[in-house]
Amino acid sequence: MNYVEVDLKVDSEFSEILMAELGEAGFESFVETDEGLLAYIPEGDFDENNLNEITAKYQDLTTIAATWKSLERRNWNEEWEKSYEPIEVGDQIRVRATFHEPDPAFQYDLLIQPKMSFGTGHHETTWLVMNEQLSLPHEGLSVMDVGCGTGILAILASKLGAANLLGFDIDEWAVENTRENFAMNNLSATADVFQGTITGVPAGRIFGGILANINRNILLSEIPKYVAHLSPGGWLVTSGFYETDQADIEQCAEESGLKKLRSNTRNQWATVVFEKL
Ligand SMILES: C[S@@+](CC[C@H](N)C(=O)[O-])C[C@H]1O[C@@H](n2cnc3c(N)ncnc32)[C@H](O)[C@@H]1O
Repeated sequence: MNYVEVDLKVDSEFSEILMAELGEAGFESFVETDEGLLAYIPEGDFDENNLNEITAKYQDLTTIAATWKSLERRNWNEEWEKSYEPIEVGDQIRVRATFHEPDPAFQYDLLIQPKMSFGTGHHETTWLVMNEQLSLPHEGLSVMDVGCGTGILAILASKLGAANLLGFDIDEWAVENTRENFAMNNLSATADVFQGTITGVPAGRIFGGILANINRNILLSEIPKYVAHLSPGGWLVTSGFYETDQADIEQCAEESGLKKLRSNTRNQWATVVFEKL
């Protein structure tokens, strides 16, 4: 899949709100620059009018200049290597790239080759899910990672004691990147990755935990399918939606046989943890 890189020259105080808006519009990854923001979207999803509508909303407050170009895959690593910084989740998890030194103060050291996949820990939703994983049981469990991106959540699951991992993503680059990241982290769990959706998971394959950082609409249509693969007492962590959509997600989950355990938010993004009754 080819991506479009949009270069937004904008005052840094608007970067966060723009990332949230662009995330809703299908942009998958962001890099903050000295002059604003680089935002990445699959070429087929890029809509110039939609981008103009988003930037026009801020014209009374600030100046936003947007230019864009189709991105060749080979440019991507160089961009990341210029700007990627390690991410810390509390005082236990640190996500870094190979070009960063490890920090022994952190119990969980996750290595990510960032590339063109969502899930470096920089996004609120990835951070929120990892933070929940710290207080969920993983020991000996089979864990499914829906929309694995870089595979970061599954990698943490393995480090927390999961015995088996199944990750999948619709994006072929994400699948390739997850495989690479699984290999780099010397996982103790057995791990499989495939390109596709929940419908590709064999019927009857049951998991003790499911990680689903996707988006509102996909969750609303797929939560009942996840529940069919969850053992009684098993947990489901959902994220990828805004606080304003949380009630819809909770209603869908409850109608599918799940009980809410807890929720959290960060910069208007939400996560909700459920348990199968
Ligand atoms: C918000 S990102 C999350 C990535 C990673 N799990 C994380 O937490 O950082 C969502 C990912 O889901 C993938 N995706 C979108 N719809 C999907 C679907 N129906 N089934 C599987 N993957 C999907 C996207 O390609 C993207 O990599």
